[in-house]
Amino acid sequence: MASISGICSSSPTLKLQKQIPRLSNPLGKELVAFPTRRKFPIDRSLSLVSTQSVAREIPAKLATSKDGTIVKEKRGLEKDPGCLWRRYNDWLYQHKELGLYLDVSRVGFTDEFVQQMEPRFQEAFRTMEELEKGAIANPDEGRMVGHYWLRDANRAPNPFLKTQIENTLEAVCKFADDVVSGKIKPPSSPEGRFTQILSVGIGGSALGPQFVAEALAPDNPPLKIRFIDNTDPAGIDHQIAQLGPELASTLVIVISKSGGTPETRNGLLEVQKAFREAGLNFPKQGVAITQENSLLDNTARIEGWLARFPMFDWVGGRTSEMSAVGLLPAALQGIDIREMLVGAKLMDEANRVTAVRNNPAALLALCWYWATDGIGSKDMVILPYKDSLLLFSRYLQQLVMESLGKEFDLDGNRVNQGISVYGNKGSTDQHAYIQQLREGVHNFVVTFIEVLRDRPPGHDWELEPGVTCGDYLFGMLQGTRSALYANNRESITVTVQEVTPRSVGALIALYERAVGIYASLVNINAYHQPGVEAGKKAAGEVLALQKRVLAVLNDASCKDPLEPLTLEEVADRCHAPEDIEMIYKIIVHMAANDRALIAEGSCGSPRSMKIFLGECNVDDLYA
Ligand SMILES: O=P(O)(O)OC[C@H]1O[C@H](O)[C@H](O)[C@@H](O)[C@@H]1O
Repeated sequence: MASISGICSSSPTLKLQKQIPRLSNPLGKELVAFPTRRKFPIDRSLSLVSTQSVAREIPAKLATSKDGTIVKEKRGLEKDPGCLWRRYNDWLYQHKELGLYLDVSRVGFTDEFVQQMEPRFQEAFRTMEELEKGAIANPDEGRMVGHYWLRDANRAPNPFLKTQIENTLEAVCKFADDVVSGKIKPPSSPEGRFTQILSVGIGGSALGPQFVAEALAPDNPPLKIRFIDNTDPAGIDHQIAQLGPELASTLVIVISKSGGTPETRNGLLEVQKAFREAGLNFPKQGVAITQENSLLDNTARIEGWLARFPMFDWVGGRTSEMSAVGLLPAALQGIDIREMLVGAKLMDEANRVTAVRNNPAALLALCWYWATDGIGSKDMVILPYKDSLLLFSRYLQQLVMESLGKEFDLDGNRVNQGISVYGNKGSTDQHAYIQQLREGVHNFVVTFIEVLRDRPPGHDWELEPGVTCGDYLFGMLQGTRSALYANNRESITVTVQEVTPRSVGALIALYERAVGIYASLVNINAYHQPGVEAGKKAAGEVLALQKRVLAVLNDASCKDPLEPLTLEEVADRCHAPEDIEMIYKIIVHMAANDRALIAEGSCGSPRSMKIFLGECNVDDLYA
């Protein structure tokens, strides 16, 4: 590999943004300290990586800005075209069978950095190998991590799991075929077959299916999918209203690994109410995808729903797209799910190579570590230049941030790890925030997702001599990549030939593995989500307080004469004076929905308020 420390030409110096703690040494060389881990002997000679070889031998020097803050002048990245072309060739990764390329040449990691990281990568590869053999890779929950087995059942650690995976896939394919063919049909529908899918689920039980539907659903799918992925009553009403009479030919797929997520449960209850009001028999149109014997599974079994498919405790929500969670909705839309599995399997095989430069997931993890200093100091901007990949960044937000965003590492050190992810699609985003990326705060690294095929063969035309619409998209991507790099903004480019089930499966597998490898590099558990439980618990406490408020207001409202209460009186009667602000917010929300009446004062001056209840009565509270 040609070292980029080779001096090619001088380059302009640039002020270093304050965001990365950088150390200087007596020689004035700007150094970057990467967090070292106790697991490795701290070799001081290596733990500080000189960035000289990235830019130039010109020593960085201390500078003071107008306000006196110390900033370090940082040389730019390698800019000589000849050097860059050599670097591009040296580091280009190609997966021939997938037609996938990975270009990391516009990320300025140094030879020294790659060498320094080698032991950590070798350990990460060993950890990943143990994970795939069935180790308890999620120690906080005492679970195996088995999403890779979903696309290669032979890798499952025992025959029972292998059989479960194979049987589930067969059941998904058969059910989808029977629904699409009309063999399984709704009890009362003019079409005589299912025409719509209403998916009810949230987080990993929605984001994968949403990404894949946007990416791969044909223009006229056998069943068209829509999602209820929240507990917003207006959003639920909108989806049901859009279905209209087609509710009668809608297959409702309720997805929840735990089987008890409140938003999903609320969505189910709302949909079942709509079915009752339409005189439809929900169980004949309901499918559950959940862990066996969960609340949802037992409900579906007892009520006799049309079908139930298992989720496994060794598959996390954010890595469940290759389980029934993703495969059933995709198959019902006519998407070739076996091709998705093949793409993921081929990518998994590529990611088992233990040479960093020949392992695409390791290359991504290397870039992430370099660009974010191993502490998430920069955001990950995901920019697919393809409309159908619009939801890839939302999908990666959960996969990356729920995996890496952790307070403690595996040794119990408080690290507050993570990498923030955002982005939509190019070139659209060039008309929104690329201005800031090009010139503003330098707190990101971009990943371009390039799709080479613009249109199916024979469908393209030149909208001006020699130029097609897709040429513009191509030009916008390449132009943005160059413009960002010219201003020392680093980027990664992942290239696929076209958006197909195979390439989508490969992209999903690429990022699942990169997240797992990166988590090893920063010594965290990528497979649990303790922070989410805190939010759920707090939400439960708000609802419990609301019930007490309603009871207090109901008592006061039933008195003769009516007794409007101040906020303080409500808080005292709830025995929660310290929660007066939350009580105020609860009442404001109730008043906005005609469930509490402001007798005196206004919400803008809380202390002036006197409140009593709307029509609701205490019996409803405890119904
Ligand atoms: O699939 P469920 O059990 O309903 O969970 C849905 C989501 O809930 C939480 O937010 C978890 O952090 C996610 O990982 C999960 O995907």
